[in-house]
Amino acid sequence: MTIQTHPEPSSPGPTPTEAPNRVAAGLLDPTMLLTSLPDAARKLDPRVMFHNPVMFVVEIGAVLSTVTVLTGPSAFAWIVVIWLWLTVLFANLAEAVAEGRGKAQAATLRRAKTETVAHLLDGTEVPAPQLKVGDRVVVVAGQVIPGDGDVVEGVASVDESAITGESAPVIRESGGDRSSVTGGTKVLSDRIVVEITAKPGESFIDRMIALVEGASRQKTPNEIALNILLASLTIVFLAATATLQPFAVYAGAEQAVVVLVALLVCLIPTTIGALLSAIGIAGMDRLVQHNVLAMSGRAVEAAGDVDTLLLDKTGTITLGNRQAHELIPVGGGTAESLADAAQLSSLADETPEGRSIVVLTKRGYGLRERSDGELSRMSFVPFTAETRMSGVDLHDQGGDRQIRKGAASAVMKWVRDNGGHPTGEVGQTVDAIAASGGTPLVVAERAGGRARALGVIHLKDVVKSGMRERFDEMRRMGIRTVMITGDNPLTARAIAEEAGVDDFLAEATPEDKMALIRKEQEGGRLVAMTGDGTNDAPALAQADVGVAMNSGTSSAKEAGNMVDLDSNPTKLIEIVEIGKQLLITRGALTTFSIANDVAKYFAIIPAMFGGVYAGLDKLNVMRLDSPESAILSAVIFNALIILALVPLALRGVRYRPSSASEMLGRNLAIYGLGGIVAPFVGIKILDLLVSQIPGIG
Ligand SMILES: Nc1ncnc2c1ncn2[C@@H]1O[C@H](COP(=O)(O)OP(=O)(O)OP(=O)(O)O)[C@@H](O)[C@H]1O
Ligand SMILES: [K+]
Ligand SMILES: [Mg+2]
Repeated sequence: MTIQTHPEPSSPGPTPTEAPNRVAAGLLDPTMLLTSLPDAARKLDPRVMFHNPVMFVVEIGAVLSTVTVLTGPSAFAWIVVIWLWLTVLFANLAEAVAEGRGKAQAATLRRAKTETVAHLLDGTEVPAPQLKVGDRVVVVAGQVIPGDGDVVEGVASVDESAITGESAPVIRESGGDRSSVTGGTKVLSDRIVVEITAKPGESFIDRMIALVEGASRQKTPNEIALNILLASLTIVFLAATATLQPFAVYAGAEQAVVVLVALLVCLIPTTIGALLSAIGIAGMDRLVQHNVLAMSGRAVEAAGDVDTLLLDKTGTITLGNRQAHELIPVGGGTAESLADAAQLSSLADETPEGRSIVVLTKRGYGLRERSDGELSRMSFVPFTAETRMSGVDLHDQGGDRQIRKGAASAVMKWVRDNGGHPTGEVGQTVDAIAASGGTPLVVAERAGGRARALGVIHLKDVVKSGMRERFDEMRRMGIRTVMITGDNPLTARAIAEEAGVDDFLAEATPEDKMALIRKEQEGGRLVAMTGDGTNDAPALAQADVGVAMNSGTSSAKEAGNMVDLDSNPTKLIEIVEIGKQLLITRGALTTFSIANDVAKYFAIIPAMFGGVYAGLDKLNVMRLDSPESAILSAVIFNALIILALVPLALRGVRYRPSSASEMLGRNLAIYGLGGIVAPFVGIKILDLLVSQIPGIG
């Protein structure tokens, strides 16, 4: 077999841009703006605009103003109307540009959806789109996997570059936590049997396409809350503007409809209203560029507030390729008889651990293959995370014989329950292996009435490189890391220390993992979990952020709300950063938007009423040229600021690890103060230009 070891994505740094599903983050290049224009124009449809209350009000205002300007045209009114429409268009453009980047990625993904022929296990051939859930297909070296599924037989190296952009092949194998395969990826070596788990049209690539295109994007709870706030503000200003007219009439300063609309548009939070959806799309997009697919925006937001991260040990913190390394007999038995028992108990064990035991006993002890006749007299006990044992029952001439292997505590209990009395030698051997970070599997047999331990198998696993640094970084971000494992406490401690996690939970059953998450959540903490195994699925579903490794089982990927295509557990650092960045960006631009509107008040109110109430002229701090020029400058500024902030909305406000209060303080200072000052400067400059237009003033 020509299989390489699983490539380790150790560098979290910037991902290569040539990867198919990562489009260069080229922010707001002019061609992007131009190509997004048709989409932006299509979004002017009121049925679409309706979903964005703030901009919908602007659109209604623009329609109203257009109608009035047609009846009584003036240069001033025309320019206001044009800029009102531009305001709506710029908002749509922001969203269209954000979506455009996803569309480019979707186009690349569609190319991975090549039409393939599936070779069913029974020898028949069907086109891939006709595969049903539960079908078993054979895929050999050089063939494209016809659909999503789990490997149920064999092991192969697979080229997943079509979805991950990563050219190094990965191992996919039956039994273990690396069993799932994605349709559209290519088998490079060997032969596997895949059981199809996804209906055609609902495959992983289909879902990825829908995701990056934004088709399945729904507003997140935070976004909905913010939208309600913005809509309320809009209603308040709408009422204020509407009641202004009777007073104005009374004071002898009746206002034209365009002027009232201009006032309203300047006062309502158009900046954030225009950029809100682009900010959300860009957040999801940034995750895709890090090869993470978030199934919901809610998960991305939750990631920004995560307090505790749970990671499973095998395959997440370690390479996950636990290999039998040594056999240590106990109680005076021979290595050969231990090897024989170990092999018998592993013949039907499809886990990587089980297979490695068969390999070691064959190579190291020259044990022969078993004949079909022998096999027919055996009934195998598969490994489960609950029993933490596997084994075989032999129905032989000389009476029944049972062999079990598994976690020391589980097997020792089995020995005792069956009348055996394990000696201290077993415990010492187990502890010595565990203290070195290895996983001890005790092998025991029951022949006749009494059970006894035969020896211990030493399984070795390796901690992935760079783990300690990454956990240190998480600590600086205020995130506590906890390793959870089904392994024994000694092994767990050794690995936890080597990897540098804050805490660990050993001998955890799937229920324990879930209970731990519940406990953390009850304390008000947001919990993220990364895992790959079927036994991780309940916990992945319970976690606020459940990141499944793409290499993991289908059930793990179904349960989580994110999938990491690189299967790199420390990816959570980037995920948290992107989540935080999303929350900060939204907060910063909301602050900026509202502060901004306050300042515009000073431009427009004196312009409207300076003539009748001389006292109001004191508000005219900007000394603008004329009322018309003041109103125009405010409207133009209001529209241009949207365009100016699109790159920031797409790129996100820079995130540096720091406390929440520090961050809040800094943002208030920059975006609050900036939001107040910017319009004064901007409107003044625009006023100098606008006042040069003939017919204004
Ligand atoms: N094929 C197997 N046969 C018998 N016992 C096994 C087998 N594989 C693992 N074990 C034992 O069962 C224990 C629990 O396995 P489980 O897969 O639940 O957890 P784990 O892989 O050790 O840790 P993690 O939760 O990080 O995946 C292992 O620590 C090991 O002692
Ligand atoms: K505004
Ligand atoms: Mg496991």
